[in-house]
This record gives sequence, structure tokens and C-alpha cells, in this order.
Amino acid sequence: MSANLSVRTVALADERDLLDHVPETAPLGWLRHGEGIVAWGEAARVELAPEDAVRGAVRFDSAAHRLGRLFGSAEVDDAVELPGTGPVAFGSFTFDPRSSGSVLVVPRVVVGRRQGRTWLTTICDRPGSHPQELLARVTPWRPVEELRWSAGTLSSDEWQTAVARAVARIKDGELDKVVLARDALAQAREPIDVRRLLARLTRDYPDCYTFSVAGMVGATPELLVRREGEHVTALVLAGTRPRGRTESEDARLAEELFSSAKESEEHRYAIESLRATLSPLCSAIDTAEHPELLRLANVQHLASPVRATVGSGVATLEVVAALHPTAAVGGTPTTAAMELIAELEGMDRGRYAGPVGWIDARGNGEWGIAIRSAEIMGARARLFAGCGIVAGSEPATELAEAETKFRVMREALTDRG
Ligand SMILES: C=C(O[C@@H]1C=C(C(=O)O)C=C[C@H]1O)C(=O)O
Repeated sequence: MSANLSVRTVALADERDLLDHVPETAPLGWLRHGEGIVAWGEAARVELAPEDAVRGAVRFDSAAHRLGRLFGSAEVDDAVELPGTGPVAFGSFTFDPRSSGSVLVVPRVVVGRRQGRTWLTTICDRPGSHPQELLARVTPWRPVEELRWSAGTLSSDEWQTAVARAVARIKDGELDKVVLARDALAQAREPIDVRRLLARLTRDYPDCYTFSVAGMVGATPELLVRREGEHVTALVLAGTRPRGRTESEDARLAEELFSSAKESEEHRYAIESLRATLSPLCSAIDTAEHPELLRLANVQHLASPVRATVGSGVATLEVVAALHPTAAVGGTPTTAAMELIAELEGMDRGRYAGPVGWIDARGNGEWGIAIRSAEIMGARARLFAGCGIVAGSEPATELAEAETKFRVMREALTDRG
């Protein structure tokens, strides 16, 4: 990380799918509705140490500082000047600050598309050179063959017991809500081609943010924060039903979602906590009065977009640090929920439910919450799914909900089409 980076962005006359540019090794990506950025190679990697405190934010400060130095000393020739052009870093942070694994990667080659304009960014150690990764051969995507599934940390019964314990603790008044997650493991015969997963996820979940950052892969509906100049946007999601098999069943389930006191309560917790967190950093915070319905292939959610203006001098990663963990993946109150998660889940979440996204040198970026995701380690995959538990939660219903959330990565891994 000693050399000053030399960064060049040029417009690209290319209308191919962004994924068609990507070689197999360690692809990075953030995609939605056919736009976004894909990248590969590694000009710099910033690994962030675990912290002692359950609410620690040193890793985000340290990330902002180290990226600031790297980007601040870069020589940049940017002929496109859009959010995502010039130098970018992809990042994936652990859910719990006490876990190791938080990482930022500055790629060698980036191909991006925004409002129909496509660009190519190269990041080198010397001006005038080209990264050799630019010439990386793009082989056809390989299907994932023969997966062997095995149980995760807790069996279904053990996890339902954990949910029942959480409900008891909520009824005792210790906290209002906690999100409990579980994992599942899959083993392939050969290293998993992540591009194949990304292709399936972008096809099946076009409204979600499909991401791939240092092995963490998924399609999240949950935008933590998007920043473009001084404008920030977030999307609160809480309250879930499966999709119906028929149109009328689908409509009935949506109706149930809007009229359920439990779901509205859960949703309200999430909005209140977001608003309280944004207040010291932003002005003109605007939330809709009633949630909208967000329909995905597997589930439907109550969703509330939030818009605000961020204060000058506030770093994007500072906003990310303040927002994480939202009530949607932690609970309320946050610290009690984090402690209960560590006590009941029996596992380290790693980067599941942590912030994942990208940032450019001007602070523009998009950060989501890494749910509907899996950690891909060569031929192995560890999938995650979690559910919000409140006083009225039933263990069996929550188990079924976790199954529908597992479907996102399960189907991406097993789809042969
Ligand atoms: C935690 C997850 O999802 C979260 C929990 C939800 C719920 O309990 O209703 C809804 C959306 C997400 O905020 C997950 O998918 O793993």
C-alpha cells in the first residue's frame, strides 16, 4: 500500500451485461436493474481488526481514514465523473464489531454503468501502465455441480428453542425485539463460480442489490444508505410474509401484512431507530407516513423509504457506522439485542447482516445490509437467514420464515437452468 495509485476512468461504448466482463477469480460487484459496478483484481486490501466493544465503531473510522489516505494520494484522471467513477473500494463489515473479517478491497479493474452510461476504470501502481488484470480471460460461467448440504450451528429444534427463549426474555421486559439468525452449510465438488450465483441473483431478484465482496455474496432488499453528494437515501424493511401461490393468496398475505399489529409494531421500531440515528448527522429527514409493499420472488415486505440531507463534513462511513446495526437485523434496544444474539444464536455471524457496499473518493456510495446471503469459501458455502422476534412470535412460524429467506441463496446455488 506504499505506491500512489494511478487511476483512469474512460467512457466505454459497450452494452453487454456487466457480468459478461468479469473473469472467474474473486469477482466484486454491486448490481441492480442491470446497472452498478463490477470489478476484479486487487490494488489494495484494507483488513480491519476486531474491536472489544459490542457497539464499537473504530473499524469504520479506521476504514475511512485508511481509504482517505489511499484515495487522497492517488493520481486520478476521470473523464466520466459519475458516482462510482474514479477510484472505488468495495467493503464488507462483520455484524458484530468483536468478530474478525471486516475488509475493504480496492480493485484493479472496474466496469460500471449508470443511467445507460458505461465506463471502465483501471487502477495501477504507475502512471501510464495498464493492470495485467485488464487482459484476464473471461471463461464461461461454470454451473455448481452436486452440492452436499449439512446442518448449521443449531438444528431446527434447537433454533426454535432459542426463539422461544427470546420471546420469554422479551415478555420479561428485557428488550422489545431481537433478530435471530441461523446458518446452513453446503459443499460443492469444485470451487463455486461466484459469477454464476450473481447471474442467478440479478435475474431472480432485480429489485434487490446483488453483491459480491471478498466472498460474501447475496441479493439484499435492504439498502442501509445511498449517498450522492449531500443526498442520502435509506430503505427500512421489516414485516414479512411469503408470496402466495395464486394471485388471491398473494393479495391476502399482503393484506395480512398491512393489518397485522405485530408487523406494524416491528416496522415502527425500525423507522424510529433509523430516524433517531440519522438526526445528529442529517437534516430534512423525510419518511412516508405509511409503508409500501415490496414484493420479491420469495417474500413480501413492508418497506419505508427515508430521505435526508447529510451534513457537510460527515463521512459516508460515519453514517454507515451510525446506522449499523438497524433494528431490522439487530433488535431494540440495540445493545441488549446484540448481547442476546451472541448468547442465543450459538454462532459467529461473520459478515452476515453487516454493512456491504462500495464507496468512491468523493464519498458517493451505496451500502446495504448483507442479508439473503452466503459466505463462499472455495467449494464451500455458508448460508444465513434471520427473523425479527417480538413478544407475539411463534417459533414454528419463524422457522418457516427463515426457510423462505434461505431460498434466495439455496436456489442460486442449485439452479441448473
Ligand atoms: C434478517 C433478515 O431479514 C430481516 C428481517 C425481516 C423480518 O423479520 O420481517 C425482514 C427483513 C429483514 O430486515 C434475513 O433475511 O436474514
